[in-house]
Amino acid sequence: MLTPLTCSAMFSPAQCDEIIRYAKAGGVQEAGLVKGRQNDKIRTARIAWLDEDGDAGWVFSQVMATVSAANRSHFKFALTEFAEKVQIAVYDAADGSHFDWHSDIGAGHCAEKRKLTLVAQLSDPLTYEGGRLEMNSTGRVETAAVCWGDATLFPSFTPHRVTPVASGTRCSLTTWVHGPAFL
Ligand SMILES: O=C(O)CCC(=O)C(=O)O
Ligand SMILES: [Fe+2]
Repeated sequence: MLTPLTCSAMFSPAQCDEIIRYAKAGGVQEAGLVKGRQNDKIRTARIAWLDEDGDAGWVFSQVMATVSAANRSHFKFALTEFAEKVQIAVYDAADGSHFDWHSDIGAGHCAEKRKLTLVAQLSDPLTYEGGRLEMNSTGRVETAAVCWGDATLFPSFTPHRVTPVASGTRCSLTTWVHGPAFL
């Protein structure tokens, strides 16, 4: 199916906090767009990439388990690899952080092979306002689950955005699964 799928409680609140700690310890940088272009009108957030070979290995195992179950039951895509690291994004109200409408498939070496996007909500929804992940897969805008630790998966071509964070800080985990291009 091509519609988004919610996976409730992919991570526990304690696991979410641990993932944010890894990202902060590894350092966060200004986020670029597909192919490293930067445009503040489209995206303002800071990002870090998790190193799966270190302490964060368990995050990757959990991502793989969630993706394989979701793909078996719902998407049924031909998927062959995780060609990119797991991304942690930090959206701060202080910088008006947001990410405007976009698709995750682009011209880059990895971006052109993206098929499935997974976004997990790493922040307690009581600690920030705004920062909603919205998707438009059917001509109608749908808001992704905001519960702490919930994940939303969708085909990477689906237009989506993150609305501006109005107060507080929202952290998310995003990863992509790759395979032969959609025909
Ligand atoms: O942070 C999010 O909710 C989505 C991030 C996103 O769309 C991306 O990195 O391509
Ligand atoms: Fe995206």
